[in-house]
Formats: sequence, structure tokens, C-alpha cells
Amino acid sequence: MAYRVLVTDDVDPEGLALLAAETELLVDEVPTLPKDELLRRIGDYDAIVGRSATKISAELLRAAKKLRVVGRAGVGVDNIALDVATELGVAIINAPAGNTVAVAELFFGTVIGLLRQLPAAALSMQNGVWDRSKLMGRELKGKTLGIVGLGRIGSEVAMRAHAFGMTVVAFDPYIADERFTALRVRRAASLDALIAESNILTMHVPLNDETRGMIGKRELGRLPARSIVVNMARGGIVDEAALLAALEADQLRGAVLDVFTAEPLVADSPLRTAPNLLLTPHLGANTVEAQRNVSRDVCLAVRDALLHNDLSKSINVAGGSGEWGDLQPAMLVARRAAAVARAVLADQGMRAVRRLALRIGPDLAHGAGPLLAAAAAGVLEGVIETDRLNLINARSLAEARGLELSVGESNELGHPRAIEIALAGGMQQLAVAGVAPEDSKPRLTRIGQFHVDVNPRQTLLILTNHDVPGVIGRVGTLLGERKVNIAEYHQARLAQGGDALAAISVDGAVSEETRKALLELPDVLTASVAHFGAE
Ligand SMILES: NC(=O)c1ccc[n+]([C@@H]2O[C@H](COP(=O)([O-])OP(=O)(O)OC[C@H]3O[C@@H](n4cnc5c(N)ncnc54)[C@H](O)[C@@H]3O)[C@@H](O)[C@H]2O)c1
Ligand SMILES: O=C(O)[C@H](O)COP(=O)(O)O
Repeated sequence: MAYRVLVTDDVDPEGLALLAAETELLVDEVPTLPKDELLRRIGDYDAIVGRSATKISAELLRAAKKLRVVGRAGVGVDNIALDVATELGVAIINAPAGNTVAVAELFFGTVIGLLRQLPAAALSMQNGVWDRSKLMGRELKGKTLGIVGLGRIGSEVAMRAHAFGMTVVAFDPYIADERFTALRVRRAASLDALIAESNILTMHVPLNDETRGMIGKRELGRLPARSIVVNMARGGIVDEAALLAALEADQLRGAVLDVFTAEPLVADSPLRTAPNLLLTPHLGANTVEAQRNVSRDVCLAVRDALLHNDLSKSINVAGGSGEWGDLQPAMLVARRAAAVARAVLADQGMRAVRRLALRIGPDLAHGAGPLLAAAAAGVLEGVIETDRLNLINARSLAEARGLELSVGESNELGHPRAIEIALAGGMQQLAVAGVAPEDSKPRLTRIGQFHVDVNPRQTLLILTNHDVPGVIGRVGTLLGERKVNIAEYHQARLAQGGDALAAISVDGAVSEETRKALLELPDVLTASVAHFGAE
């Protein structure tokens, strides 16, 4: 089956070639499309790859019935309706690291340009003028640089600032002290404290409800006299009207803006003629190297998501960034253990699951988010009507049905890569456990109190019976007569002559009629079937 990928917004050809090289991917490259045209065409596509110029709105996502992946060749995803994408199970993949250096270098280029009046100097030379006295500049050395947001770009700016002999201070409540120490950056106790000492204040945070309008009239008024403000992150983080007023009042030495509340900036914007304001048309990521990097990164991840269902680079799987190679078997165990627990409880009359508690061994602690999503998917599969149940939307779909989800690390599961799913509702509960060792196949190891050892392949039959001779033979004969092939048969009991449980892994499906026939056999007490969906 071929997947169709729509590419907009001038994405670098090196990444696109990686997509086009796959026979199962059909790539259509178009210029940035007007909203209505994109809306009309999007229904045909499994993936879209673009940059910030294409708005991936809620309306667009709801119209995109086949869409599985949105690839963003860059960092910012404020042009994408993330909540709706998550609800619909559409993976959002960006390229977070490829353009970091490009922005950091533009920061120094523009700030030095502003301090040394380079735009005015170049213009004067073009106009035949030679006037050095009007073009007196200032140095970076000895100035205090205040960085808001010590993430990828903020860090690269900090490292380079040391080379210029600057004092570097930053405000970022989400970054640990160790990182500040490693970068030799002093932590400001608050944004106000940072502002109070910054000769140059630069923003490197995402645009969100917390950061919109973060630097307004009040904050600009608290900067030391003759400071510089730089915004290369997103338009709206620095209030444009307040900045304009401060520049016109000669309150600041100057400012640099690379990003704007509305892009492209309208031709008659008052910002274009504001004094001491150096403007660039969103050039932060516009280097050959950065565009090549982000295009390659995002196209590889989009390819893997479409062709190999690898969602590890998707930013809307909770806690899911990073490598998932070692997590895949554990996710399979989590999903299948949850499906088994749900099937067994449903046959005991408990259909409305209220709580899902996941416990994981210490070696899986890094995968808590994706493993919880996998478990939620296991509880929901076959129960809810959706053709897009996946690791992206499973948690929100489960929570929307009133299911409480929790995850915790435990050393008491008997294996560092063990997984236990406990489902509860009403008075009933059941725990199903398994392991995903690094060197052997994933197994289910416990169903309720019964110790089993079975590889959860296509379908698992779970029978309880009296522990008397002859049951295994009768079950085997019945399944054989109905052409159900047994892959593994694991019988467990708590005590001789008591109740026993059989975990029977079979190829293909087991019909409801076969399940009922099993229940008719002497000494069989319950029969549950867990059909596992696609991995
Ligand atoms: N101009 C351009 O072309 C261009 C290019 C790349 C990135 N960007 C923008 O730059 C910004 C930063 O990119 P990045 O790759 O460094 O992101 P990042 O996620 O690595 O870093 C962002 C940092 O902001 C911090 N942060 C979040 N909220 C905060 C708050 N309220 N106060 C203080 N700190 C806060 C986070 O803890 C994080 O460390 C993004 O908005 C991105 O879209 C612009
Ligand atoms: O968020 C980003 O990566 C930058 O703002 C670059 O955006 P662009 O890809 O539209 O140039």
C-alpha cells in the first residue's frame, strides 16, 4: 500500500529525496497553499510536511480523514492545533535540533549589527557618504546578557556569549541547576530579577499562554537604561506596541525582531520605520545547513512513522521523545496484558473499567509515558469505534471515558524489565504481568494469581477449570476439531485439585461460538478470548 505525502513551504530537497526513495511513499511537492485549497486537498494525504507558513488548524485536521502524520521541518509547532491532533491520533513530528546553531549565530550577527550600526553604515557607503563619527559603536564585552529560556538555542547563545566576554544570566524555571552550572550561566531568581540587570535581553522560549506578552510595557520599563531587546523566538512574546513605544521614547538603545505576531509583516507596519529597530524576515533558520538538517531529520522520522509505525519522534505521545528501540517489546507486553485483563474482567461481568494502574521495573522507567499509552490502547482496542486508536490518542481517549490512569516504578515485580497492568472497576480487579527481556521474547508471566509463561501472539485464550485429569485433552480436541491451531498451552494451578488456569496462545481468531463450546466442556469454568490488534 502506498502512502501519499504532501510537502509545502519550501522544504529542503535533501530530506524529500529520502521520502521519494521509498516506493511505498508518493510525494507531492507544492508551494505554500492558500487555506481553502489546502483544506480541499488534504483529504487525500496520509502525511503533510511543511514549515511555519502552513497553518495546521483544527478545521484542517478534522477534514484530513486519512492523515496520520504532520512533519514540521523546524522547531516551533505553534502553527499546529496540537490538542486536536492528539485527540485524533495524528502524530506531530518536528525537527527540534537542526536549526539551533543558525539562530544562535543570527543572534550575534544582528546584535553586533545593531551595536555597530552596520545597516546604517552599509547604506551610507552605498549613498557615497564617508562619515565615521556618526557611526560610533558599542562592544559586547563586559555587558550582561539576560537569556529567557535556557533550552537548545538559549544554551548555544550562552556558550558563544562567554567567548565575547559577556556576563551571562538566564531565567528558566524548567531547567535544573546542574545545567546552569555546566553552561557557566548564573540563574536569575525571577524574570523581573533578570530584566533588572540585562543590558541585552533575549527571548528563547516557545510561544504559549505563559510566554505570550511576557515582555510588555512594565518589563521594558524595568530594563537598565539603554538596553537592547531581542526576539528571535516567536512574535507576540515581546509586545510589539509596547516595544515600538519604548523605542520611539528613546528608552532603549535598540531592538532586534526576527519574528512577528502576524507574518509576513504588513508592508506599512510602523515597526518597519521604528528607530534603532533591526528587523529580519524570520531568518533564524534560514541557512543552507539548518534547512538541510531539519529537512533530513523530519523526513526520516515521517518515513519511519508511516512505514514502520515508529512514533518515537512524535511530540504528542506523552513522555515519548527519544529512542524507542528498546521499548517496543515492553509496549507490546503492556498493550496485550491490558487487553487480557480487560477480556477476563468483561467475562466476569465487569465491562466498565474505571482504573488502570501500570507498574514497571526500573529498567523501563524512561518509557513510562509510551508504556502507559500502550496499556490504555490495550484496554480500548475492540471496545471503541475508531480507526485511529494509537499511542498518541489512547491516553486522552481513555481519560475521556472516565478511566483513571496511573504509572509507577517498582522493584517488586521480580524483573527489572517487568510490566504489570492492574485493571479495576466496581468491586472487581485483575492484574496481569509480563516481562520484556532484552535477550528473549516478551512473555506474559502472571494472570491474577496464576503464574503463566506464554508469548502473547495473535490470540490468547484464557480458561479456568477444575484441576482434574482430562481437561487439557478435551480442550485440545475441541480446538483441533475447529481448526484452531495451538501455538503454546500453559497450564497453571494454585494447589492440587483446586482451580487451574490455562493460557493458550493460538494462531488466528477464536469465534464466539468456539468460546461457548469450550464453556460447555466438563470442568471448564470460564473462557475468555483476547484478540490482539496490530502491533
Ligand atoms: N527565528 C527562528 O527562525 C527560529 C528558529 C528556531 C526556533 N525558534 C524558536 O525559538 C524558541 C526556542 O527554541 P529552542 O529550540 O531553544 O526550544 P527549547 O524547547 O530547546 O527551549 C525552550 C526553553 O524555554 C524554556 N521555557 C519555557 N517556558 C518558559 C517560561 N515561561 N519562562 C522561562 N523559560 C521558559 C524551556 O524550559 C526551555 O528550556 C522556540 O519558540 C522556537 O520556535 C525560532
Ligand atoms: O521554529 C522554527 O524552527 C523557526 O521559527 C523556523 O521556522 P521556518 O521553518 O518557518 O523558517
